[in-house]
Amino acid sequence: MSVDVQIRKELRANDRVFDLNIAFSSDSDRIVLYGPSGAGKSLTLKAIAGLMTPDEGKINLNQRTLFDAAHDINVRPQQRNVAYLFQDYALFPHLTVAQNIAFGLQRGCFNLRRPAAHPTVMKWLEAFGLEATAGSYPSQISGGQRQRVALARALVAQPDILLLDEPFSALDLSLRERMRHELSELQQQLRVPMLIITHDPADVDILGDAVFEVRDGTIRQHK
Ligand SMILES: Nc1ncnc2c1ncn2[C@@H]1O[C@H](COP(=O)(O)OP(=O)(O)OP(=O)(O)O)[C@@H](O)[C@H]1O
Repeated sequence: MSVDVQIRKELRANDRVFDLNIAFSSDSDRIVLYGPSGAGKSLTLKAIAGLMTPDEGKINLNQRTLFDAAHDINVRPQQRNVAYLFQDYALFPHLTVAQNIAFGLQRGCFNLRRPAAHPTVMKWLEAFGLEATAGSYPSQISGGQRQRVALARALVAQPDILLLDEPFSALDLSLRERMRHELSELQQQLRVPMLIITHDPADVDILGDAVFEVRDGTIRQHK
């Protein structure tokens, strides 16, 4: 995978101004943006997903231009083929595990009467060991299972890249460690490119092949 991001955005809230000025590029499949709270990591991830529009700059993914202010290009989020995993997973509470996963499929397949029987949904239920929970609702499963459901829902659409916002912050310490290794193995098996934002050094150690440090809205250093 290749990612090339060069963006600027000025954000104002009352008399506070935040200048986002991010530039990095990498051809790694395991990229980590690392930095303290308020550094500008989420804003960067949102810009890549198309959920925030920079004032200036460009974003290229696998040589495809997703955003280019100078040429008035701004591909819609739904057409970027990127999967965005929120910190709290944002599962639909009124949909079962199987329905949540099926929601990631295109063409309204989330309306399937028996989503657990859909071959693609079945494949992901199996891959994540979620078969037994297919008919359960998010409130009826564990934190680790919720994270697996969110990952399955993200991967079912075969995205070009998985964008993960603090993927383990909602988990307790021991589960966090387990899920971190699980995600690492999953990435190696599926070879799905990932970009993770985190302030946890353990995520950097386990999941970062290319690591960029974000401070005060800008990239400070990388390895
Ligand atoms: N809509 C907005 N309007 C004004 N300022 C904003 C807006 N969104 C974010 N900011 C500011 O931009 C800065 C960076 O925010 P961002 O969410 O990217 O931080 P972060 O590095 O992801 O932090 P965290 O780890 O706490 O999520 C913060 O100072 C925040 O207050």
